[in-house]
Amino acid sequence: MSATPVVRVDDLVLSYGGEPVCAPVSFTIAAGRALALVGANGSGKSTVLRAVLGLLEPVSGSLQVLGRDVDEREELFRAQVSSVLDDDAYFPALTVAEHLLLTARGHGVRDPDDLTDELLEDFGLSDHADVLPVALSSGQRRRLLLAAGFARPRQLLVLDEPEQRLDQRMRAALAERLRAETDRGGAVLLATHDPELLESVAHRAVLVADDVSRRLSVADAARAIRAEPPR
Ligand SMILES: Nc1ncnc2c1ncn2[C@@H]1O[C@H](COP(=O)(O)OP(=O)(O)OP(=O)(O)O)[C@@H](O)[C@H]1O
Repeated sequence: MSATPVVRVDDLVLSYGGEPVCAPVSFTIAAGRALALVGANGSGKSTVLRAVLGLLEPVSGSLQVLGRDVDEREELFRAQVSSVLDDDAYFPALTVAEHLLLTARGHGVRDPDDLTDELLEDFGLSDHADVLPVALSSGQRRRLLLAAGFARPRQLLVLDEPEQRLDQRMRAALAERLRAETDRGGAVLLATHDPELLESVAHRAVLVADDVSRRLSVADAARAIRAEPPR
C-alpha cells in the first residue's frame, strides 16, 4: 500500500469571495479508509468537498489528491476520483440503464453491461431500468446518481450527504457498499448528518465549524450529530 495519502488537506481556507466559510480544515485520508465531515447546516462541509474535487480554488492552505495538486480537468484525476454531490444532475433523455452504461463505457470499464446489471440490482432500480429520470421518485433519482458514482473506476469516492432521500433499507445497503469500498482499498470522503451511516462506514471524522474545525473520533462525531438541533 502506498504511503502517499489519497487526500492531504492542510490548513485549507475557503471562501466564496468574502469571509472564510469555516475555520481552516486539515485532514488526511489513506487508502482503505473513510473520513466523514460533520457539522451543522451551512458549516462548510460541501464547500470542503467542492475544493477537494477542484471545483473551488482555496484561498490558502494546501490540498493534494494522490500526491498531486487538484485539477479536475485532468484525465488522470477523473480516472481516480468519483463523486456524487448534492445535486440532481442527470440527462433527461437517457434511461436509468443508459445513464449507468454511458458512465461505465465513458470511463473505460471492461464489462459495462455486467456492472450496469449489478448496480441496477443493488440500488433497487432493475424494475426502472428503461425509465426516464422524470418518471422516478426523488429517492429513486438519488439512487441512480449514487449508482452512477459506483459505475466508474476510482481510488477516491467523494459523497455529499449520500443518505439524503434514501429509505432505511437503501441506507443500510449503501453502508455495506461503502464498507466494501474501503475493504478493497478505496478511500471515501463523505459529508453526512446520519450518525448510523457515520458509525458503520467512517474510520475518522472532522467537525467543520466557524470557530475551530477539528478532528474527532467516530463516536464523538456521532454524538455531535445527535446533538444537532432537529432539522
Ligand atoms: N455558491 C455559493 N456562493 C456563496 N456562498 C455559498 C455558496 N455555496 C454555499 N455558500 C455558503 O457557504 C456556507 C457553507 O455552505 P455549505 O453548503 O458548504 O454547508 P454544508 O455544511 O454543506 O451545509 P448542509 O449541512 O446544509 O449541507 C453557507 O453559509 C452557504 O450559504
